[in-house]
Amino acid sequence: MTRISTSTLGFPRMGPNRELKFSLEKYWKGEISDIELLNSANEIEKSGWKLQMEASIDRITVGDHYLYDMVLTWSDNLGLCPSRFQHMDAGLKRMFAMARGVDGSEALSMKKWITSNYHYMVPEYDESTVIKPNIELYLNDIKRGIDFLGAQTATPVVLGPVSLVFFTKISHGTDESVLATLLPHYKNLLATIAEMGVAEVQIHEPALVFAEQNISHLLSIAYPAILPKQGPIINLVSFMEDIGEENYQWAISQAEIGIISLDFTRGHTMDLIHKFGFPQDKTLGVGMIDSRNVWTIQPEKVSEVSDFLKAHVVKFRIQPSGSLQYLPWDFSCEKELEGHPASSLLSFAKQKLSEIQMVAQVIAGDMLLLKSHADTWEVFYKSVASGTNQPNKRWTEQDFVRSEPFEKRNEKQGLLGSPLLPTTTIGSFPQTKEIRRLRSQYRSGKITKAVYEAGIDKQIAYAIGIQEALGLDILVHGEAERTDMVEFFAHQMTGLLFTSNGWVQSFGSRCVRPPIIWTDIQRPHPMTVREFTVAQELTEKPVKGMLTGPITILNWSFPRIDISRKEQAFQLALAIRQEVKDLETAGCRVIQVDEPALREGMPLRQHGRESYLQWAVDAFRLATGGAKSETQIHTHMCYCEFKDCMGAIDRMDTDFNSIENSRSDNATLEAFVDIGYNKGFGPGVYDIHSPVIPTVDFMESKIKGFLTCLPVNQLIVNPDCGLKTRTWPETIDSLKNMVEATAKVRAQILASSISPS
Ligand SMILES: CN1c2c(nc(N)[nH]c2=O)NC[C@@H]1CNc1ccc(C(=O)N[C@@H](CCC(=O)N[C@@H](CCC(=O)N[C@@H](CCC(=O)O)C(=O)O)C(=O)O)C(=O)O)cc1
Ligand SMILES: N[C@@H](CCS)C(=O)O
Ligand SMILES: [Zn+2]
Repeated sequence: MTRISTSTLGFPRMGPNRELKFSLEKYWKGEISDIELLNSANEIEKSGWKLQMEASIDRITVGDHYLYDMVLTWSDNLGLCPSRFQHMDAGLKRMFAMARGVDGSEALSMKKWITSNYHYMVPEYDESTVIKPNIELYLNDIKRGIDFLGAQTATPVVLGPVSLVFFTKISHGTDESVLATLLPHYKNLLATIAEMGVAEVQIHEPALVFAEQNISHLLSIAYPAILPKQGPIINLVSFMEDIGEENYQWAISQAEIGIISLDFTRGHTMDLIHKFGFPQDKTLGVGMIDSRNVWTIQPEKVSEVSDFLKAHVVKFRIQPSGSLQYLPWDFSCEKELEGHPASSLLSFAKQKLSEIQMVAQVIAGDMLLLKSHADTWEVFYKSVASGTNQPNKRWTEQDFVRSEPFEKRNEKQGLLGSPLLPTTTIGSFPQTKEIRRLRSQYRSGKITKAVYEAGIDKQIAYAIGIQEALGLDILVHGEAERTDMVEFFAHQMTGLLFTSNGWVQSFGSRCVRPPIIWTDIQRPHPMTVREFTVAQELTEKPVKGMLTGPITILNWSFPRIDISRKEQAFQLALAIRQEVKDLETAGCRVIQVDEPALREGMPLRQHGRESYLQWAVDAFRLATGGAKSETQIHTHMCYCEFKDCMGAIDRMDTDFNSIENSRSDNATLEAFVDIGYNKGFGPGVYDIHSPVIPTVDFMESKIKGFLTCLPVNQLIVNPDCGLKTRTWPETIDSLKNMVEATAKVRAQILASSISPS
């Protein structure tokens, strides 16, 4: 049997036990030095390299152990620094200042990375930006990689120039002009890497998958200008979608590109190869091991790709569909899942390495291995009765529709006793050390359920007391019982698994443990009613019931790969629907069903969007459609582009929608008004990610700005997202100003010194 070669495209950066998170947080508090932080990151990187070496991976990435984010590091490597940080010397302090803000200089903005729950920092190019590379640290990393892995294996990663420009906010010049200033530096960089003697370089160009936004002019300017005629083989890497016809044809025609890495788990990569062929002199990086889901590859997929490769491709290698950073480190730590029917099919980053080798061996001809893999899936199927996929049996058309239209509901709900411009928050309050300790003690059995609940109730009472004292109108219980808005629900439902150490980086040092959907989803008991009741009993004001919507639970979990996402979303929707009913029965008059991940699940290509938005919004409507007219249904969305899904948001038919908006002035609001959005709206009046306290004047003018677009009865006042990452003093000061700003605007309206439209 010939051996098929293998490669990886990146490994989780947080470490087996989130070592990088803790080092970063210590560094930011000034408790450790630059060197100590780097040593910690290097140790983590080394343990990832070791695992990959032990798994006999042929090409292992180096120079990609980013401390905060890939795009941030690369803009910093190239010295792409906006004017407000230019007073700082290049180095770690400046890079973190760009990520987190410093001394009144606002951080770069943060955005969802393509279709994932990872966030990148948006680089900025302004009139004062002078590209001044700063690559010493990067070259050191490569050298360390070569020393450890050898020059044949160590494969430096570079973020491609077209993607860097594509993801940069350019306020001075054009894409072409910024690219032109970057290219000589890329050329030098690649020449320097070539001198280090590595066999191959990966150039990551994720912009390739945005095939509907024409980047071909940028590609054809960039590549002839930067690629060395001799030296390491260039591997052009894309992920998360296919790269579209135009970009594919460009890639296969580039003589200097020796390897093209494509995603075989999403999009239509095989159709492209089928249509345009794959050159015999190039190697195809077959990204068939899913780097974004813990479920192991299905045997049918192995056979399909194997047959396809034999028919159409001469030279290829097996690899993950992208960096393994979207997966937790090692499944074998999950002792509580040992013996679970799903456990033999679940693979975290470490196990994906074996999966790569297994697939490579099967494709090389080891049919017994394929048979044994297929048997494992069979055993699983026998042990679960899932995948019935008979949607119409469990709901009817009426279940997707509120019993009355918005106008009628609005009359019945009134303002729920609130004044004009009701003030509220998005749900979570600071997750303090005390809360985390309480949860941890309960989890480890050190305290009883009664003691735990009493502790949570104390937090709820504190949160309600603060909100009463501040004069907020619609209150929240504060989510103290929730580790995370998705994980919490997974703990309460059957059909989802949760992990104890399955951490995945979401942004910076912040991590999540995505649940794993493994079989049909049920909600055996109320999930949020106890905490709602505790809160509501403490106040006359309405307390918002707080739920996470079906699409967000789906998109921030690892779904089953063999059951449609729609089916899984609808099952989650039914569970949330039951919770809505139980909250109503408990006296809840306002229920917020958060859907911050609705937009990120949307396909990158136009043709897939309509059907996604149809079933995704249907799932939300199934979750909320059973609410009484008197119940005010809210939703909340954040950190995404709203402009290409506004019609869908309108179709969600919520009574109020609180969106993150603090950095986009009135543009988003105006766009909603333009489509005739006539329901309640709560554009965030301040950015919760910044520790800076927003002033009364700032928020007063924000609210007045909103009132130039929306009638006063349509407007609600809130921050732009939950407050769990803030401290209590920051939270109190900010909300105090928010309430005061609202009161000032209210008074002016009543005195008619401003006339609401
Ligand atoms: C709103 N966002 C969310 C996204 N995705 C989600 N799944 N959830 C979100 O809220 N995506 C978009 C945005 C931004 N993303 C994030 C993601 C993560 C955070 C965040 O603050 N994460 C925390 C996670 C902390 C956590 O859950 N901690 C556990 C305890 C864990 C632990 O290790 N416990 C130890 C003991 C600890 C002790 O004793 O103190 C143990 O068990 O041994 C908990 O709270 O219980 C983070 O810090 O990374 C924010 C926004
Ligand atoms: N209710 C959640 C929404 C975050 S997107 C929170 O407040 O944290
Ligand atoms: Zn949010």
